[in-house]
Amino acid sequence: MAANGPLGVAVIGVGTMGADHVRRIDGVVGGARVAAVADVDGDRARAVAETVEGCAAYTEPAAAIASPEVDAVLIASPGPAHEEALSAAFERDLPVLCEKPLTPDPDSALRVLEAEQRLGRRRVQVGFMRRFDADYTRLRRTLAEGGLGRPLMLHCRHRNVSVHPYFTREMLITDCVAHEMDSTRWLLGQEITAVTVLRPAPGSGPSEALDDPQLVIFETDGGALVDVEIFAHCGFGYQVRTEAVCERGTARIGDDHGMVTRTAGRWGGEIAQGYLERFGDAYDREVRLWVDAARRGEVTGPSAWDGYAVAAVSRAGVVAQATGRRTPVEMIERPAFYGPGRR
Ligand SMILES: NC(=O)C1=CN([C@@H]2O[C@H](COP(=O)(O)OP(=O)(O)OC[C@H]3O[C@@H](n4cnc5c(N)ncnc54)[C@H](O)[C@@H]3O)[C@@H](O)[C@H]2O)C=CC1
Ligand SMILES: O=C1[C@@H](O)[C@H](O)[C@@H](O)[C@H](O)[C@H]1O
Repeated sequence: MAANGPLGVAVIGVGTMGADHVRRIDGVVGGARVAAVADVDGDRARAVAETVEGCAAYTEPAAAIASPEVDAVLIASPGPAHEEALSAAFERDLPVLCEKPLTPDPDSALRVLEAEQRLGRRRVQVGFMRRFDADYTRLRRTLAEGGLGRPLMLHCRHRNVSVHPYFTREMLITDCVAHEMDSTRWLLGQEITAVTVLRPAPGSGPSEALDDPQLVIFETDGGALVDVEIFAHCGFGYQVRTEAVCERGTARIGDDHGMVTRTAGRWGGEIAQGYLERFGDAYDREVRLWVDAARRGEVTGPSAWDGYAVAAVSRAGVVAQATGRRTPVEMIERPAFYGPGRR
């Protein structure tokens, strides 16, 4: 990066999230420019690159990351491709914003942790954007202030209009419920110790192949219980809601917003149709803070350790989903490299 010049970012994977991050870096977040994009779909890479002045298109992530124009890497390819892109970024010691999941399983996540530690400083922020959302931040502050007493339970609802056709049943856990795993750890400051998955008879249509919806239950080391309804093809709207039940009261975020109309004996509001709409401000804040930190030579926000912890809980979740049994979470001790604390 030239002194005081913009941070040159390579965006790897320019589908739904990657293309939205390209737009964000190009037009919303100051201090950075999209220097390169890479996508295995060359037409898609070229089409997105053409929207940005001076942006090169690649089909090989490693080639984009090797470009001398690139100072930082934003990974938005599917989860199984993250480890390879992270390795290429580590070879050049570049700061990375890696979309969740860090990797879909704890073995590969552990390899990433070890590689980052060999570099001697944090290089990875994981895209758990709810930590940058105004409602989630307020809920966390409310719980921490203690006026409601100790949190006993979280009731979470996570509904998508639909998900990509390539989604598998496991991805309901590793790609969707991954967010509740992170927000549980972050809101409560507790680790998840066991996962149980219950399933009603599935809905029809695309829900049938996914065994959708599902009810995922976490137990934590602080004695809390968390239930998550994941409904990937609910069809009517994008709803992400969390209610904390505490000793002396409750706090709930994620009720539908928007204008409420009353007419002809009925009233009605609006339901967001997707995460780009519901979490747009959170993504903006997440990417802006990542760029600001990278320009200072730092990486902050959710760490590779948080990504590893979620991958470990995801493995228990996938086993619980397949067996119908309560499954304990197995994870390593938090390395001193990732600092004190548990979230
Ligand atoms: N933080 C959030 O709220 C969200 C995060 N995500 C995460 O973002 C990532 C991407 O998800 P979507 O954009 O929904 O997927 P998508 O399927 O819309 O886009 C993925 C893109 O990556 C490309 N690709 C596939 N393999 C690749 C490889 N090895 N190298 C480079 N490009 C490759 C595909 O051709 C496609 O263009 C995933 O990790 C997903 O979990 C997705 C949606 C929301
Ligand atoms: O990360 C995301 C998607 O990959 C996932 O499919 C959705 O369920 C989540 O709400 C969204 O935030």
